[in-house]
Amino acid sequence: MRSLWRLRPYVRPVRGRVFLAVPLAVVASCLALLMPLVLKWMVDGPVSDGHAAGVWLGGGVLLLLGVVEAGIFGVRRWLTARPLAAVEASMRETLHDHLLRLPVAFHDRWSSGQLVSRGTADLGSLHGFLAVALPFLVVNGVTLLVGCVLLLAQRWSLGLVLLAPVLPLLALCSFLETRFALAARQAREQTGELTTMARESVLGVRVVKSFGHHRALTRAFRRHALLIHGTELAKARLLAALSALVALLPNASLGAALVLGAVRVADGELSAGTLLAFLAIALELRPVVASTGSLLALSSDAATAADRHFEVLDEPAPADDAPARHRTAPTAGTSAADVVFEGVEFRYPDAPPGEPAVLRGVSLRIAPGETVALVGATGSGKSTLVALVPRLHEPTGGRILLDGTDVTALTRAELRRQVSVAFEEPTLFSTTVAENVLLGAEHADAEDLARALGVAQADGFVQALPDGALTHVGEQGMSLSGGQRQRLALARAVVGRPRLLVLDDPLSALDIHTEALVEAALRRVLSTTTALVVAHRPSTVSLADRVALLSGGRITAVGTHDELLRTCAEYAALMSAFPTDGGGAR
Ligand SMILES: Nc1ncnc2c1ncn2[C@@H]1O[C@H](COP(=O)(O)OP(=O)(O)OP(=O)(O)O)[C@@H](O)[C@H]1O
Repeated sequence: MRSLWRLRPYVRPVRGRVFLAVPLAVVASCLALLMPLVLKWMVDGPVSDGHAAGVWLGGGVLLLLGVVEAGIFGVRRWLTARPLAAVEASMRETLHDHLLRLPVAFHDRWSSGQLVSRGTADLGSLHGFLAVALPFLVVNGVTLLVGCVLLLAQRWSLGLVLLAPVLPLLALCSFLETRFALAARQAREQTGELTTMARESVLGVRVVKSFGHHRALTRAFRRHALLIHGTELAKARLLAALSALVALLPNASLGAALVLGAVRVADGELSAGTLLAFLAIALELRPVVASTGSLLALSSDAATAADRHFEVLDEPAPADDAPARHRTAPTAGTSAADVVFEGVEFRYPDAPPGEPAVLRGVSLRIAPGETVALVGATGSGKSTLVALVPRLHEPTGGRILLDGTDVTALTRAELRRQVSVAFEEPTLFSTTVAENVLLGAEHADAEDLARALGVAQADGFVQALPDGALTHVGEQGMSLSGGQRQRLALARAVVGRPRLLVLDDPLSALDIHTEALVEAALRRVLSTTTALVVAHRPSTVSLADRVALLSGGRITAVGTHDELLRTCAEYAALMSAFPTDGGGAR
């Protein structure tokens, strides 16, 4: 209930229409309760007196009441449909925006399926709650109250017999609701896991097919689907028990009240019209009571969805644009940056206790305009170190200075204008080549795009695409080769003329010929900017002025490629795996 109560800010902008719709629905529902009273008037009046005109009049009133009731329900739906769709859209937008602002560490921890299901099925359930469950719980509540008053007004003793099961019914419903809420939560978590499995299967379809892994995946998927099936059955059983109770107890009390009423009519203590009205009101209330059970189940489901929604929204996102304490960094493109790593330490939040930190005091200075290659054994922490520069993770010790300013003191927007990154795994979005590249710079134009594509040696293949740079690259850029994707990611990194370029093994997917062309173009870019380049191969190292060796969480050697080859056995061993290309460091 607390989580559902927290939906208020989303509903506030449309509360006028929503609040108007509820009393309208109450009026419509109460109009239906008037019908038995008209019936009573007809039976005790025109029918028993044999007045045909009165019967026709009564029939006309009944018809009018029915039409007005239906009309009001139509207006209610029209009033709420659009604003509630807007509420769902705004919740989805808030969630999406928050997910993108949450730190990478959060996304490392959460599976994508759990997040996707929160943005889809959970929000659908919350929409259902706001559109149906919430208004009709109010409507049903008022209708039941009015109905009870009318029942008691017909004959209070019969009314009391009919209402006798209310308290035990409430207690049983509350007991079942608690169990239903647990099952609803479990079903949603399991659906989230199933979404992750489906997503992984679809995205990894090439691996699945080439390794003939589909049978094992299908089995795992079926097992999981059966798990959800079991949980849904448990939910259905609870709902069935709830529905049975809601049907059985009121029916039993209605039967008792009817027998009592019939005896009273036979004794002449009660008019037939009153008994008929009593029966009609009770029958009118029956679906209201029955639907209240389903509405409560819907609400319980929605409460679970709201819990899950706020679970993500409550994760603290770093403040986006806190005012900078210092603002010494010049604007992008004006000069190369001076970068200093000062005793930088980093431990992943989910690292097992006792395991040493990945980075344990990295100190390194990269002078303005200098290119430093970061070399180290696999798993030594190279990608981790370069991810700290654009603040994808925050150091757990030490600091990184950009022109003497701690990067944490710069606004993120400012930092992103100064620093550009190309990751080893090039991520492309399902949009055009141009949009993929230009997302690397806010104000870049067609000229910048052409220059960046040229630097990355991507202009040739981009021109050959059906619509050139306006060609859509498909989901994750899967319509392109690995090398093509990597070149577009490189173009994205250089398009904004960053003052610091961070390249995480940017040439790994290129053939030797393209690598040589990209290197030649990169050399021109690197001569005007500061760069930190993760390198595995001598050919990439050859782009750098100096090489830094990362080992045991620290920089253990710095020098030119040739110097380190002579003086550092670990470096020589790392490089010996590759044939020398005669490039050497510049
Ligand atoms: N999200 C994460 N959570 C926990 N540990 C991680 C995470 N990412 C990486 N690690 C661990 O941190 C260590 C360094 O990983 P990193 O990717 O930085 O190495 P690397 O030097 O770039 O490796 P490679 O050369 O193979 O790309 C590894 O032991 C890895 O298992």
